[in-house]
Amino acid sequence: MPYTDLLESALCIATQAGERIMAIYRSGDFTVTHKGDDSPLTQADLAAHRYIADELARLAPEIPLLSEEDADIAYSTRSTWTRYWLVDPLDGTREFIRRNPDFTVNIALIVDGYPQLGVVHAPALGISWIAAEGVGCWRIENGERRALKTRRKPELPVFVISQSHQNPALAEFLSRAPKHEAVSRGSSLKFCLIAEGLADLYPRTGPISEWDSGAGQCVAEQAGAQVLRLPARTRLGYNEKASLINPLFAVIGDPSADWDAVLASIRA
Ligand SMILES: Nc1ncnc2c1ncn2[C@@H]1O[C@H](COP(=O)(O)O)[C@@H](OP(=O)(O)O)[C@H]1O
Ligand SMILES: [Mg+2]
Repeated sequence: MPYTDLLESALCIATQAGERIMAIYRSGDFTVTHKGDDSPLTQADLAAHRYIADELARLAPEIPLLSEEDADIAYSTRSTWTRYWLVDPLDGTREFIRRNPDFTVNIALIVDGYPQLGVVHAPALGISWIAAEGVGCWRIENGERRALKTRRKPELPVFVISQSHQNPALAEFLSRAPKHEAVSRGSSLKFCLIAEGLADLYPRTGPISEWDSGAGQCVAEQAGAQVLRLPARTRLGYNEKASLINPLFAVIGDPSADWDAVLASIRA
């Protein structure tokens, strides 16, 4: 199936998963438990996971799935995958619980270790960002599609940072960084802000998992950004090791600009 059709199907699945999340969000009828890594879990995460897993299996039964809520798959098994769905059914669970709208549904297709298709859907904002290699990238709101393009680095760049996970390394980086404006957003929306040309750098100093970045990386890259692991400055890749935690990385909207000093000063 060409990515054009697969992308529309993935968008439809993410949107429908978002409806299920919003029904629980509006009702306020959910309980919060904590997983082994102490991250919160609600009925909304699980309802979205079950819906997405069923629908992706119907859409493309030959493509395996790695979801945050079904991630216990041995590396010896997944290292044989040449392509797979990488899903975070509800990214920004902390925001969801606090009734902050910065949470997203994330569906990525990883091929040979890199994202080739990505859908980020923010159900409480009513906005989706979609991208696929060879197809294009768009922001969708109220049925209106706008092509995404990162911007040239401005005089006063905007740095977009985490809302719920700010660590001393980030504070240290920001205090030493050249003049900038800092904006904080939850979940994978940080990648989308860069893709829209509303922000210029996303420094990720705290750990996040591969499902937190796959779809957002595709959206940002297709819009012209680079997602670079640090300090190596090579493209962030997937399914390369037993751990599913990403290395330190940064997203830059304008790769033609000089980011040398800034990237060198981002530490874990
Ligand atoms: N120490 C850690 N290890 C792995 N993932 C972490 C983490 N700290 C935060 N995250 C994940 O990062 C995501 C939030 O990112 P941000 O801080 O940019 O909003 C959350 O995803 P979920 O909400 O899907 O659990 C959270 O679980
Ligand atoms: Mg997540």
